[in-house]
Amino acid sequence: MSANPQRAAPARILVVDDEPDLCTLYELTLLREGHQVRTAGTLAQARQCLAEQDFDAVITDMRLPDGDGLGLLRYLAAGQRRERCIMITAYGSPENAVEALKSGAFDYLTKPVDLRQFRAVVQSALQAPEPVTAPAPLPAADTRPTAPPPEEDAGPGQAALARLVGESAAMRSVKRRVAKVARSMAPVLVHGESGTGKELVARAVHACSHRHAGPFVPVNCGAIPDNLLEAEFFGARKGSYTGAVQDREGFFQAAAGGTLFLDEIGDLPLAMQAKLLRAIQERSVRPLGATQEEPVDVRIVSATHKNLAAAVHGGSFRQDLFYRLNVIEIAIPPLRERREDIAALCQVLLARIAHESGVPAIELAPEQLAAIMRAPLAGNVRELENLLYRAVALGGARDSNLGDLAPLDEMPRGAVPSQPAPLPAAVPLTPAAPHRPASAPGQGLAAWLDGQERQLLMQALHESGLDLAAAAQRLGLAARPLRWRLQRLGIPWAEDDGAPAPAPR
Ligand SMILES: Nc1ncnc2c1ncn2[C@@H]1O[C@H](COP(=O)(O)OP(=O)(O)OP(=O)(O)O)[C@@H](O)[C@H]1O
Repeated sequence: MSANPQRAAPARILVVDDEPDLCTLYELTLLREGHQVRTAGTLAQARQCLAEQDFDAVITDMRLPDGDGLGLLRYLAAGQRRERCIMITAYGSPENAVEALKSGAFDYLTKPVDLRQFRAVVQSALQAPEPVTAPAPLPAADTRPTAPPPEEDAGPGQAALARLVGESAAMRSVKRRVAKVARSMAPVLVHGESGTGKELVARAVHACSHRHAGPFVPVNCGAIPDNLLEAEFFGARKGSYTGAVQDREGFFQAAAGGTLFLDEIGDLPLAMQAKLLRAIQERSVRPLGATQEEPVDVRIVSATHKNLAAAVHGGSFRQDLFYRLNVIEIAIPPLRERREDIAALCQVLLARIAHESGVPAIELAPEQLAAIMRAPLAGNVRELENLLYRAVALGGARDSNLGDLAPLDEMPRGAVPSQPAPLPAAVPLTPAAPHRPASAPGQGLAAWLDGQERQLLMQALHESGLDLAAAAQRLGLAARPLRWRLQRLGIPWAEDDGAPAPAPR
């Protein structure tokens, strides 16, 4: 293996272990990689080394004669040191690994240490970039304007944080947490009601992390049939099931070097939970039909709108998996608890909608914003987004006026149907996308408005003999915005040549 190709200078690494043989093994492995290594046999010696010089990484055993590795983590944190720490824990002690990650370790390794994994984890720690700076807490009376629009020049992490619109204390705290937890390999569980922006937060964790150049693979755990779960997650060998005509990779392989985002993790059946736990613990998976396990290198971020602790209590979610996934929790508060973010969200969402729909820039009149502020918005940012789409679609988008927002105030809330109108049967269907942001039942106004738009679109399509261009003309739209609206509503549309429409995201 070539020595440390990612770095110009050799890295300085401190190895802390009281077993001389292991210390030598780690030292030789690192020297062979081209690094500079110092060793220490006790916590006191480690502190002495750290007092004498800076290191790029510290690799420490959990159990030391005069303390434990957690003490070293605390020492590094108290000194605001930049060294990334890798903890080596005893086999069969998941609580030590979780404790180390919670206490700020970059990653952990389990004894007996696999040297290939050892090298990979060290290299990953050495590649980790300098932390992304998150917004500082605002004083209570500060009413500074919201963050500027994302600029990719600022780096992917800053850009992803800027995409998380909202300067309320709650959102600023979410963004700070994202920037902080992104720095390690610790599994993150994002918790929040539907439509609060869990996927956006997961993407920001990935973008702020040292793995940002790797893939981000989102998976909706609730949308995959039970019998396909194992092949979808771990891959499958040719012939392992009917229709497996060639080897195919699973989500774990697709996310190698990046982040696997397990959305709606609470919907994963118990049998699959056990397999996922094993994959996380062993850091390897066995594709369906394969005889050998293969190592995987992914960071897991999961999300749920459910109370997983209650699901554990009720027996529908494994406690050990919950423990493994919930090392770091990021809770996103519902929009009703941060209404001060609504104006900025409207501004950004309307700009996005105008751009995507090809209409001129749109501004909200003060009374329209006031009407939105009064809405319950139980479906959170997604409901707000749908509401603005409806307003643009049904209102006077062309003259930059959202006149049709008025019914928002007039509509009797209890009378709002929660389910969109059903799809007519004659639509040409393509297979359902595995992960699409369709409006969930029970989202009130937004779902009702979705239903209205769906009916209008379907009616135009039927009256035009399912000719997309003719339907678009009927609706006063170009074909592209119509196709896009069909996607947004999750209405699958097969083009004439049979090519499925791209999966809506
Ligand atoms: N803070 C925010 N700033 C800008 N857009 C946001 C924000 N929060 C959510 N959104 C937008 O709202 C929509 C829903 O967000 P997202 O899909 O991340 O929510 P979610 O919590 O994962 O939803 P679900 O639980 O239904 O999967 C997306 O279009 C997203 O871009």
